[in-house]
Amino acid sequence: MTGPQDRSGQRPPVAPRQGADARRGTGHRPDGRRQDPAPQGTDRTYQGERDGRIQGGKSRNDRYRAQRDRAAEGARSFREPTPSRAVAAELLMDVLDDGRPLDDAIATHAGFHKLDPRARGHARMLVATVLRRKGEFDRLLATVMDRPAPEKAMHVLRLGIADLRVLNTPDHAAVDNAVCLAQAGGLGGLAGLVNAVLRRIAAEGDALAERHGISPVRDNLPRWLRASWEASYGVEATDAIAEVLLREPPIDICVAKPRDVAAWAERLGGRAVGARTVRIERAEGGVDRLEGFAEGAWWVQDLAATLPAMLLGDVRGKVVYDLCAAPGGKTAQLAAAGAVVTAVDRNPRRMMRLDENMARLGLTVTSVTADLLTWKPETLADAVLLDAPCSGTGTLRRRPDLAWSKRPDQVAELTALQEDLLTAAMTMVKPGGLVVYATCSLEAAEGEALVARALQRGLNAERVPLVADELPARMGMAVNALGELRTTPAMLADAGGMDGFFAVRLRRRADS
Ligand SMILES: C[S@@+](CC[C@H](N)C(=O)[O-])C[C@H]1O[C@@H](n2cnc3c(N)ncnc32)[C@H](O)[C@@H]1O
Repeated sequence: MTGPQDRSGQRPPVAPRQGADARRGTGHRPDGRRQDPAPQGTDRTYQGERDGRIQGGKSRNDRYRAQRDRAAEGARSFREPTPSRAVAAELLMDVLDDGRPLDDAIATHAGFHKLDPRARGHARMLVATVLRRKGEFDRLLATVMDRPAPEKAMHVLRLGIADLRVLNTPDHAAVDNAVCLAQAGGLGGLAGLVNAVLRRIAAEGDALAERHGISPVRDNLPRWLRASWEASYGVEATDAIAEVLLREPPIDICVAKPRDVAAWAERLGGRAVGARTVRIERAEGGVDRLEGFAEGAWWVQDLAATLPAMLLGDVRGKVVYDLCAAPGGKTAQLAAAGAVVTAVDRNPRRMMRLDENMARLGLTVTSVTADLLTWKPETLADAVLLDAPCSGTGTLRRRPDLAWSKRPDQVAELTALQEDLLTAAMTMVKPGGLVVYATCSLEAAEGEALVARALQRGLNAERVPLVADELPARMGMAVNALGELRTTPAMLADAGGMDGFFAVRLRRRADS
């Protein structure tokens, strides 16, 4: 696994800056209380309120205010924002402005890794909350601002709303932290605006949301994603999925020996779900500190992600090619079940992680770093699992950044690759052998529709329908009319939900 690296060469961070520059600003005092009765400050764009909205534009009193605040500046000292909030603001810029995946942004953010474990958890929670509720927060902001602030200031405001409305931070602390964050990030000129907007939302947020029909379930999905899900699952089911996506998901631990699942549930303070999963609410300080991690007794894998490999049935002693294998969740499952596994993936960095994971788990597999569009195995496998690259929209509750980074045209691009990979996979299994095709996507285009089209176009295979009995208890509803597996985050919602997955079992025609 790659370690944290410095991000030199990137744009200046919002991180706490030392000195007067960082302390310039508004009427906030070190104790967090305002000195001025009304929101004011050095802000050159903040102009007070009109028609109930907080105005931008130049104030007639601008010069006076600037002089007054400059004079007062030297006498004031301001608190730095909490380190977790400073890091959270930078991560939001990485994800929303630079389009970086959240996990990558976190992995390479030196400041994040310098935080103590609790602060790391807090920073991640703040960012995830904003990403989960950005649509709703932005609508709320639009009710009190006459126009959006620069994006960096919008991130500060979104973090403030996350504090106020989701994370139960006391109002004064939430507003004060946001103001400090604005000042430390070189947005001192907008600190008054931040203060005014958040104070208004603290006081009237519920009423504003009600008056403007702002709904967490309806407002937090990009339009194209909602349209796609409504077409596949209907409005009601889409709402149920959207509801689950608002919550922090549990952590699912897949135990190496299914017979030990109850014992591990007790040791880890979780509960057993599915066939071999222990579900825990959180892992303070990271999963690698939990009992059993170092000795390789389990790995982290969402409940739904354990299902596709089950479609291959008993794999003991069988030669199985795990295609698109890294970082190895399904490889581990197959190897632990006694298969002779060759794991193939084109990404060397992810393959390093696969090798590390197998070493930790004490599992032996052959790992091959290669592009599956050109790789030719020397012998044909008894069975193949293809966990194709996809939009990942089924994993939004764990990766809320995907909602804002994926576009519908990317899904279309991926389906061409997925079909090519499926065609290639079918040539790697013996005639009569099984191929399971899976994606962690909720898009029918990457699942049901893709398989239907591939079969129609003459893919050398037929479906082998799955029956409910093959799945763990309470999962029968995940089998569709064609005997394919379709899970959504709303399934088992009362027990914490699961990722959205599609999987189909195909048999290569025996006469081919
Ligand atoms: C959904 S992830 C796999 C997750 C993995 N099966 C697991 O359970 O941990 C998809 C993988 O496909 C790999 N991939 C994408 N295109 C590929 C190609 N043409 N050849 C080989 N691997 C590819 C990516 O590197 C990525 O690791």
